[in-house]
Amino acid sequence: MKAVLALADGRIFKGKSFGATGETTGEVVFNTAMSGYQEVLTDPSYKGQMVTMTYTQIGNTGINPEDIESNQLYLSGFIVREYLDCYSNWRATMSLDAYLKENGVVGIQGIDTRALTRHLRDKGAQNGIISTVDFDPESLVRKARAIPSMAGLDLATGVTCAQPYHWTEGLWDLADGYPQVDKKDLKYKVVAYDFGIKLNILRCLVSAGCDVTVVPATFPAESALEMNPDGIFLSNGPGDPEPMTEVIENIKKFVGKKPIFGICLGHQLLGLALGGRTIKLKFGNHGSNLPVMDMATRKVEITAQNHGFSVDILSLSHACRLGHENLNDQTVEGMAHKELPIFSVQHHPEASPGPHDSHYLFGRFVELMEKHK
Ligand SMILES: NC(=O)CC[C@H](N)C(=O)O
Repeated sequence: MKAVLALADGRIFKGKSFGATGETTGEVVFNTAMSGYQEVLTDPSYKGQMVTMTYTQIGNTGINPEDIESNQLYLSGFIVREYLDCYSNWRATMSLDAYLKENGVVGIQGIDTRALTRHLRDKGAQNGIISTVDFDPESLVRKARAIPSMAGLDLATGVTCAQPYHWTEGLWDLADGYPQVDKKDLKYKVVAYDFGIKLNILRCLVSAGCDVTVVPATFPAESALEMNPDGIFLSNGPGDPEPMTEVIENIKKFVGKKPIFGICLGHQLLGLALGGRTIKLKFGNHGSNLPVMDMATRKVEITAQNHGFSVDILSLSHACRLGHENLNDQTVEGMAHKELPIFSVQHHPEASPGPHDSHYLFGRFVELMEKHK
């Protein structure tokens, strides 16, 4: 079946439908990961976005019940060069096409993703529409222009958990799959704020020895402090951090009281809570092959990333130093407080998908909590 992708600036791409049919809108971004499309599909940070995979063949490892980063697909559309229905993987239980259909996600294949990516890189990420029902370019572009810009959208408070819960599952291994970690091995009590948290972050925290209680985005700081945690964790999540004023006020109450570690949206919210500012990048960074330098050790790590916003480190010079730097575009990849046990990173040390170079950051959080116990 025919499908069309139209961008708000008028550029049209014709392709073929896969996954669910119908019409869908969102901000079109590109992801440069060569594998791990299932983790991309289930990453809550993609809410409101349509993801273009730059890797050319997608679908060949199918879908398995284990490589999920949340229980839902949050992205609003999936754009690929060549979809492969014939999958092969020892864990796979269904095809990508069936998975997208089951979850109501509209996909489009046969797109010149190189041309699309170059266009987004030159003109910037922008809103778009995929349709299998309307093929009139003018009407499609009009609809793409009518949807709100990602800047200014608080999407995280819409994807957070409803109630606090406890998490005890550790990192996957070939022999045992996902282990349940014994309570006696979990020495550090962590309250993890869920702004759309990826499950592998929780698994990394548990495997690093953390006893994790996940709480909703607006869970009062006072109640979290009553739990007497050793540290506070701030998660990734979708949308713009700036409109999340209630959450930012809440985070301020932990500063100077507890060690804090933030990832991605959590890093941006922390920057705002410390008095800094965030900006929207032209097209952001989405992929699992992005080089970053840890400014403390000057070691380079290859990282997983998924963000469209960034912290302006100059706005934070009163409190923080640059912790990590993106070596491709020199954007702020992390910050460390000059006096307090607080640090955060823009990239994803939990990978999923991606290399494990940055796993050491969970150990760094544990060391901070040990020092300030
Ligand atoms: N992965 C994330 O946490 C993304 C953070 C934020 N939504 C951004 O796009 O920059």
